[in-house]
Amino acid sequence: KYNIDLDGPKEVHWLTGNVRKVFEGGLDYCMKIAEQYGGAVKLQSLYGEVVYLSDPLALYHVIMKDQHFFEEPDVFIMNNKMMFGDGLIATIGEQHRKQRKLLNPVFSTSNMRELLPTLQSIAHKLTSIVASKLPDDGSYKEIDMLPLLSRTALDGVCQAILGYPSNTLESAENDEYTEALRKMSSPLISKLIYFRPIVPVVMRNFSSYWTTKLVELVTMPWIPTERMKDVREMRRIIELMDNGSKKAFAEKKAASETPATLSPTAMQSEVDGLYSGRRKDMMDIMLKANSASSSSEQLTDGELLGQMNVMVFAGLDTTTSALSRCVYLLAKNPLAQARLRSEIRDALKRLSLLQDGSSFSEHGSPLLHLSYDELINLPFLDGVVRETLRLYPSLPHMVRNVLKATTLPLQFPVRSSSGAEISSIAVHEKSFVIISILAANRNRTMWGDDANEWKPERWLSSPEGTNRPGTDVPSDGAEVLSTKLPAPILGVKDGIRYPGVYSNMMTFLGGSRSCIGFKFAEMEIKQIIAALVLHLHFVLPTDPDANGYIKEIQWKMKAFHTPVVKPPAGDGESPAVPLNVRLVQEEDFKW
Ligand code: HEM
Repeated sequence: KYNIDLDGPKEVHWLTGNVRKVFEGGLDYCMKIAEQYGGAVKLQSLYGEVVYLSDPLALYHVIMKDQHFFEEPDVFIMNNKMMFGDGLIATIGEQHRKQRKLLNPVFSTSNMRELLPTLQSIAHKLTSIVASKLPDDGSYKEIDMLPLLSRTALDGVCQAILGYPSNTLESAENDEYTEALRKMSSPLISKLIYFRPIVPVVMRNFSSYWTTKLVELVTMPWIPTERMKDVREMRRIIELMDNGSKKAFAEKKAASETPATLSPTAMQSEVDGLYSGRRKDMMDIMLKANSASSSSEQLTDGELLGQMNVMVFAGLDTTTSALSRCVYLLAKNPLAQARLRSEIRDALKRLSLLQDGSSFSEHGSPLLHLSYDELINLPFLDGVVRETLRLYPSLPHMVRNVLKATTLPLQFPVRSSSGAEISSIAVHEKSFVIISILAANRNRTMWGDDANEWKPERWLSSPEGTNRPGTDVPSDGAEVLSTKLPAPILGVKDGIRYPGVYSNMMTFLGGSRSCIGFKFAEMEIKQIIAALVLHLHFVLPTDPDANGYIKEIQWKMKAFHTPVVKPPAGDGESPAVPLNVRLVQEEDFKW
């Protein structure tokens, strides 16, 4: 038994153990565990033993080879089912496999190409909105980028995935459906932590009629506590989301069954592509794929509806987090920002999309005309995005329940508390493992001694093509560990790599439950960052406030990363990314 005892025995609470600190102690605590004790660390929790895992071979077994022994916790699946219906994050086993089989091709590169124009116009809208707030004389203005980026991500999922005409970037008030989608966020869900374990018990033991009755009873306004207020709010949001999704789905389905006749003007606009009112979205592609499948492979309307809710939820906070971290890091690293800007401008010139200057023309930004392949293959932009996603994965941890006792082999041996070196670790039935995406992505043995530093250029130095897009392994993952790769590919050590779908890192996980939207996320982040950086210059706040304090952004990591302004300039609680922004000048291209 190799229990950890990081800061003395008092760290291990007699009842709750020390696992809570993983979710509350922040990034440094998690890295300290992994760096001090290695890729498999036993922790204690209220539910018994939990193994904190970042070893590549052990993770390969958990998410691929022995994945049938390691399932999403029941609490996660059942709560998702209650909130979103039968979408991907609420199903397991055969139902999940069937859904992935239909949906994997929907997220193909060729479909991404079709969705890019929608993201291009959203990126353009965001840039125009920020630019319109800035002084004409080229001076800086402080802007909190977080709400803008969050609205951008919401418009991205609503318009490109659901085909729903949200316009949260421009309108001051959202309609009910969009507002419900925005509020169905991870912070609200984490407020309900004490209720979550009850959900599987109720759902398994009561019919849906009695479950509804029970929910009605416990969410009655006569229970006045603060916690019940959160439950009532969640119920209200679920109902709004459900009604909105059903309506949007019914309209989509009707439209897909009756092909619309386009007027000559609308047809011209379809041809023009970029400004067409009716672009293709992921739901169109999904519905088409479903009706083209054999009846045994088809998903029910309930399952398709569930996918709508799940895609928004899974794609919203994750993308907002990645976008805001990227903009913050570029503001903090002016040379990287200038290098990125100059790469984008050079590419636009090379492709004859830009004659001179970099500002908007009345036809919009030249970036509206960059193709998917040109965007995805910009090397430094690729480095900036990969490096940000490596160092700051939006979801730092995932939990799995051990369904059957087994032994996990380790690539890198660890020491037991008796001091003996061990190269495998037994996990017990009904225990849990925590997949540390964070520690895996920062493992010095795999990524080098500078693994904890943000260095976009590290992605440029590998042999030509080896770290480029397209070399990402397919989401259903072949035997990645047995595919020996030549050194020095980033994230590969002695032919061993992490079993992730994206550049040997674990940010989007790997195996059959890997992130299905990773290509969409990559495209969206690249398009938005490129548009912002080409036209706007960002720096960290420098001016003292009325009390003489300069704002300093601090990233808190619990289950997610949250940027706040550190006291005394801020309250240290409210999410914000205040940056000084101005229109780009010629000197901002020099690096
Ligand atoms: C930077 C952005 C993103 C990150 C870091 C991310 C990360 C992840 C991770 C780690 C998982 C595994 C979750 C688990 O095992 O429980 C996951 C699953 C998933 N992601 Fe993403 N994601 C991102 C963006 C998106 C987007 C934009 C979409 C939708 C278009 C999406 C859709 C999904 C879905 C549906 C699943 C569940 C897959 C399944 O269980 O089969 N994600 N994501």
